[in-house]
Amino acid sequence: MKVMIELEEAKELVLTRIQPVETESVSLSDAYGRVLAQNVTSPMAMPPFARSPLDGYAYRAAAFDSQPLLLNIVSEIPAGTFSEREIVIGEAAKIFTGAPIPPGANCVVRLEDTESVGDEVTILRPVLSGSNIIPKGEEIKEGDLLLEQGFYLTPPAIGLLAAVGLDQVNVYRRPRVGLLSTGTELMDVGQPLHPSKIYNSNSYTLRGMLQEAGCEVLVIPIVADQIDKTLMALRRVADADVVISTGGASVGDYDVMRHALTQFECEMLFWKLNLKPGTPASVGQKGKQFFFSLSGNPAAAMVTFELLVRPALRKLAGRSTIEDERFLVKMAQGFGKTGKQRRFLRAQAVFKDGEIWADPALAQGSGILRSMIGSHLLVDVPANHGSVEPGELLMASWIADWEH
Ligand SMILES: Nc1nc2c(c(=O)[nH]1)N[C@H]1C(S)=C(S)[C@@H](COP(=O)(O)OP(=O)(O)OC[C@H]3O[C@@H](n4cnc5c(N)ncnc54)[C@H](O)[C@@H]3O)O[C@H]1N2
Ligand code: MOO
Repeated sequence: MKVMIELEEAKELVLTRIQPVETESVSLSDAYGRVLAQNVTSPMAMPPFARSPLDGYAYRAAAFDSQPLLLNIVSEIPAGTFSEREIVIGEAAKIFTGAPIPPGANCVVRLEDTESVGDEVTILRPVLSGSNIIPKGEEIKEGDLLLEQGFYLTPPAIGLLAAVGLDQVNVYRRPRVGLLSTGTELMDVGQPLHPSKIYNSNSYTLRGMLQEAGCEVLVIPIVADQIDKTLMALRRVADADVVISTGGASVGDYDVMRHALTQFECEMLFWKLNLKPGTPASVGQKGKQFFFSLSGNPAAAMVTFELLVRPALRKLAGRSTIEDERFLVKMAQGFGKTGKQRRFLRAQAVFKDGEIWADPALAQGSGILRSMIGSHLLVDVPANHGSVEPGELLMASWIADWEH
């Protein structure tokens, strides 16, 4: 087993092995937040007919139309209806936004540029042939590739599928993730705290992150720091695609996770990442199942989830975008406590003069969950970097939406 490897190597090890889950067909109303398992080509043109973008009059413009132009109103076409009555020179159809252009008409003039009395309309500002007509298929041609396999179905993507009449769509099933919080010191919320114990927060933090990532989550109640108890817990999540545990990851006598995974016949891909926070993470594989053992420290667990587990879950979920692009940020404050190890600083994103600046949280300790609140960025400080200076440019990635 490799020990103390770089994040990039760890991701490579996991991402080359983990494969997308199976697919299923869901109705469009259940498809939001799912991942497309097929390329979608359009079965129809959109709009399916040439239509009017305005309320006004459709008529047949000719090269030498008089100004103003007097026309006979021969039909009326509200949206949702059509008229087969051909419009010839000298005639007009009263037409409404979204209605099909009648045969013979080659333009639409807006209502405000007309005056009508009885069956006649005066076009005060005649328009040229072709004006104000939305052609059939302006947005989508029949057979157009609309969305590709691996696309995460956002609201406009779902809307687009509806616009071309699709009611079922093939998606990847939701990844199933088992969550284990290990630690003899842990108690669940809802009961008075015993001496030397703390409440289990990781199960709640990670459950939320997994739900946001579109996973089905099975949370196993607190597991004591004992190999036999850990093995029992691992057996309970046998049908999970991925198992994430927190705690018991380091070198202490009661840090049993790695040993339990080995006894569980996992192939251990590595132990320890050359970064902070979250150094003692390890990953194991047993058949198709992947096991991520993360630090029990609440902030460290979140950070390694972002850096290592999230890309793996995206690959598992069938997504084509495994990792988001990183970008440069300017540091709003310095940070002195860097060391030999690469460090990921959690930071608030602040806008200054149209640029994104990163304001690092004051408390960067691995156990300090509170500093994740209001932190939107992970700033990558290379190994042996020395102090981070205010105004310095460093690479960063998003961890949370603005509102959080
Ligand atoms: N001698 C050494 N000791 C430690 C090393 C080392 O290299 N040599 N590494 C340190 C680092 S770095 C980290 S990170 C931690 C990781 O330890 P574990 O992953 O084994 O985690 P635990 O010891 O089980 O827990 C750490 C900390 O977090 C609390 N915790 C655990 N689970 C939860 C939970 N579900 N909810 C809330 N809080 C939790 C736990 O009580 C501990 O305080 O090891 C260092 N030690
Ligand atoms: O790597 Mo540990 O997460 O610093 O505390």
